[in-house]
Amino acid sequence: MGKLIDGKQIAKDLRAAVAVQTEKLATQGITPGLAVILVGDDPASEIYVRNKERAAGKVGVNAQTIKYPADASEAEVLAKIAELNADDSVDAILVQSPVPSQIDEHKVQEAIDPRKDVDGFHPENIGRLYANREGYYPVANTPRGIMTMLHHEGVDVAGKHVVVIGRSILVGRPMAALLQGANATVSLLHRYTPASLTELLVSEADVVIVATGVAGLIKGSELKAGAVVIDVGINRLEDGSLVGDVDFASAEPVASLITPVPGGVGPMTIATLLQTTVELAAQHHGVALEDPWQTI
Ligand SMILES: Nc1nc(=O)c2c([nH]1)NC[C@@H]1CN(c3ccc(C(=O)N[C@@H](CCC(=O)O)C(=O)O)cc3)C=[N+]21
Ligand SMILES: [Mg+2]
Repeated sequence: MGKLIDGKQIAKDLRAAVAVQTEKLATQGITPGLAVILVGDDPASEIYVRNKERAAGKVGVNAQTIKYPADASEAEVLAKIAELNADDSVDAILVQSPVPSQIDEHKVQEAIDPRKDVDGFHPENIGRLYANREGYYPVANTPRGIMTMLHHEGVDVAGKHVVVIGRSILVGRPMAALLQGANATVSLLHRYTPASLTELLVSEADVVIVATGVAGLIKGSELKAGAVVIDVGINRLEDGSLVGDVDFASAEPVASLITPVPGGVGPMTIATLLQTTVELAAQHHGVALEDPWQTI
């Protein structure tokens, strides 16, 4: 029987650890500042933004959300980023993805000062991650949160075969890089991977991380007995309920550890975003924090 990985609880512990750090920074007159840019009125994005704002306030992070209508121009958004780059009270900048089609997302990502790049999407930070550089730099928060979860559950990926399904810049690619840095053997699969190869690799996986946006893509019968299953999917069904990319009912009895949706990866993403914000603030002010990679 699979044991649930309680992402909600781990995220709560991580936020408590982040709050201890912000208290220390506060004694030096530093309040970490996070600016979130949201373009358009996608209801799901608004929920994430609201969750972030609520969580930020509770751990002593000063979060502001800058909202633009769906028809905002690229120039407007780039001008705001330039202003935030120059604003000393802002330590971390996040542009909610996706942006409307008239805005070049790559241009936006490259406009953010790499030292304020809380998503780790700037090519400079992606390059550091791929080169497995030492030292502190921001890394995408969903994969980083998953590494924290695995660590928390005592799962050491060194020497393990980890299958990552989905190759997005938000999750799959940085996930693979982090796992490789932790000495895992990584298979990075995607929509063009032949089904027979997917079947073979998934059946040989010690850890399976699914981030495709396809509800119920992976079923229990495809997994190796005792596999660790991490579900990054957030799919809203017609009845309004949320499900992941893993068919939980069939996977849970086969897995040794499995994340639920909701209450798994999602809350970890938000807690890790706050962790990264506080680290960027400390770096910005030249203050050393204890062990920025393993807060818990
Ligand atoms: N630049 C950028 N960075 C991101 O990290 C980013 C983004 N854009 N765009 C959208 C995706 C999605 N994402 C989520 C974060 C938290 C939950 C979350 O809190 N989920 C909860 C509750 C979900 C609910 O009930 O609506 C859960 O899974 O338990 C979900 C999704 C961050 N993303
Ligand atoms: Mg500050």
